[in-house]
Amino acid sequence: MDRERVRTANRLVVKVGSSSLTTPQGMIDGDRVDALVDVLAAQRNAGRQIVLVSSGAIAAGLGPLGLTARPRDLATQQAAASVGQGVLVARYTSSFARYGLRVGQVLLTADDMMRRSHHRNAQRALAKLLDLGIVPVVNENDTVATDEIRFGDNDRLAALVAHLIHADALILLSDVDALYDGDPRRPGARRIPEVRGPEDLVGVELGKSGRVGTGGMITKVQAARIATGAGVPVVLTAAAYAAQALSGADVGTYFHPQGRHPGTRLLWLAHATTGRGRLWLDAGAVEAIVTHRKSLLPAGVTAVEGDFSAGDPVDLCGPHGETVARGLVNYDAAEIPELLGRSTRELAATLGPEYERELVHRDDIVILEPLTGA
Ligand SMILES: Nc1ncnc2c1ncn2[C@@H]1O[C@H](COP(=O)(O)OP(=O)(O)O)[C@@H](O)[C@H]1O
Ligand SMILES: N[C@@H](CCC(=O)OP(=O)(O)O)C(=O)O
Repeated sequence: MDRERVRTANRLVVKVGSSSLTTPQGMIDGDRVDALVDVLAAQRNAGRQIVLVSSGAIAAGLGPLGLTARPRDLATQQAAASVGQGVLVARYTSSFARYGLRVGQVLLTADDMMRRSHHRNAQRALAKLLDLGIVPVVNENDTVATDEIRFGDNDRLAALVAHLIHADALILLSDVDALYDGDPRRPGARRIPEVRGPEDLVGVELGKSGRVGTGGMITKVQAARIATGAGVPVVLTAAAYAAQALSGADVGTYFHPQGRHPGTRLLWLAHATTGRGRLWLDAGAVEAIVTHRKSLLPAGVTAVEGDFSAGDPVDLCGPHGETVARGLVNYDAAEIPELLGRSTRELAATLGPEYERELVHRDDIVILEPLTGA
């Protein structure tokens, strides 16, 4: 049975969203924290390794700052996260201490996941904490993250952490008990017990968050895609069903692992980066890179957008603007316009042999598939 992989998982990443930790007013709810810790501590004391990815810093900062709702502007969010993260981790520290367990705070930025040297560093720190029997409590470093460089949601961060530490399973805990085929507040919405691939998501409405959460279902399904694509099974359910989910019971939605293990670099490229610019491809170039997995040559590019440097990630989009892939570009944005539409041979003959290189090498291209099937 498939859930067996969750039941027997030794190393788990458990992600809990703001909505599962807060009161209806958006403040941290100590009882809900304790209830979650009751479950996780029992698992830890039974010998399983748990990394907790917890949202809630901004929510926990609302009360101390005299705010009644999640602030819209970045600076106030940063301030709330700065105050709230301390409150949150203090709460976890005392809650896990009831079971004789210690926690270690780990704050990550998107850059930590993107740059090889940084992610090795994060990997080492997390592995050491686990070896020492500590429960790492991970969050995005919201206080220093700007809009351009932040994940913004912890769902995808949790999936990348699961990949980073070679977790055996990822559990996403939310305020909704499963993925539904439409808004779960709508009468008649049906639970989706399992997802084998994007084809099972055709027609499913992935809505926004109800209250204090940020990602809604879209980022959870994206997270499941990242993790399962890296071979890690995922259960999405409510925090109230955490114990059942961890024991392999049929609760929530189970996302089957795909069994593919893409290299870390391409996984980061697809999911931990955002394009610093865009290259517009003609139909032939789209076919060459998507169907035939070829490198992208200047001849198939019709336009360039953005201000990027060689080595940056850029989005590759088709003739109608649809993003089909992401790649690490070999030229600065300013160099590209004079190359467009020209063959590499012609470029080498007129501009010099260094212009014979591809715009994006095929080893540096990752195809981005639509989330909910064709
Ligand atoms: N198809 C769907 N199935 C389940 N929940 C959905 C769906 N579409 C939208 N939602 C909403 O997504 C919310 C969970 O997302 P979010 O609030 O971001 O959670 P969290 O804070 O746990 O990350 C649920 O409360 C639910 O109302
Ligand atoms: N890093 C943010 C969490 C972002 C967020 O709200 O995520 P989630 O509740 O998981 O949708 C915080 O700690 O407030």
